[in-house]
Amino acid sequence: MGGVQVRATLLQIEVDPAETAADRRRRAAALVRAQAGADLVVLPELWPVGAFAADDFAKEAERAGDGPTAEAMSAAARDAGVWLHAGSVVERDPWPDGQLYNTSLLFAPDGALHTTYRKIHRFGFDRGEAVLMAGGSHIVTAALPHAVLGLATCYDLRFPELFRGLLDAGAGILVVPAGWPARRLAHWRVLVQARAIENQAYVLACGTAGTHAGVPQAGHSMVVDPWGTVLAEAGPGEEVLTATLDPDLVTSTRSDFPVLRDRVLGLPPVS
Ligand SMILES: NC(=O)CCC(=O)C(=O)O
Repeated sequence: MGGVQVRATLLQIEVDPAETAADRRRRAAALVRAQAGADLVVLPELWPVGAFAADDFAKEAERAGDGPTAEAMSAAARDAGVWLHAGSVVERDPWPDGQLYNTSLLFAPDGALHTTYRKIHRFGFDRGEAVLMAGGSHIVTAALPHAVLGLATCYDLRFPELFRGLLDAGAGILVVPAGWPARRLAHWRVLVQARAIENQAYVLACGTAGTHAGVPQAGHSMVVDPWGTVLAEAGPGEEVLTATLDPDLVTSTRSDFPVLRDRVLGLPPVS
């Protein structure tokens, strides 16, 4: 990254079933290339296929390391010279007969795959992702030059204990790709802000626009600072959202208003 400040860009891409995944990959790669000069670029959850397009998950499954999305995003990150959180893909592992996972991909500015995160909490209760995919079992952080990223995906937002795990692992910027439905926009806005306030961390929450599998998407990607202030918020349509982050604000917020010091852990239950 270039300096003390982190120039972040969220690509709130439209997921339209009339566009093929291959065409959307090309479009996303061009959008990433246009962000040269940013430090960190973020794409949403399952944007090649659509987070609710469960019937297409198996067909669009790919390898995390060298599938079509990884190859396109690696080249785009390298060409733009940015850290790229490329959102998530339907990963099949082992290839070609293994389980499906909802797996996020983080690329370094030289195009190398830096780390992956398999979504831990699967959405759908007894349907869709919850039955078609396996859940991840690891908390994942990534140390970038000026900040530690903590990775989570969409429905994970509802599980504050995961974010406490990311906090305890050193994260100061929480990155949350999503495919959040419009009908629960109110939950999204409150949860994104709450995760920032309670962990005194930046939250970069990048959703999709459009309607897929009949589910209108909320859009409203958000960048929230460690005090809970919304620095930037998208509308419902496709949009490029930018914000400048100051990693020192994480440290100063935590020392000036030291609530995290007052955590009380491991209380025994009353019997
Ligand atoms: N893709 C998702 O994880 C959707 C989550 C959601 O709709 C919700 O938590 O509400």
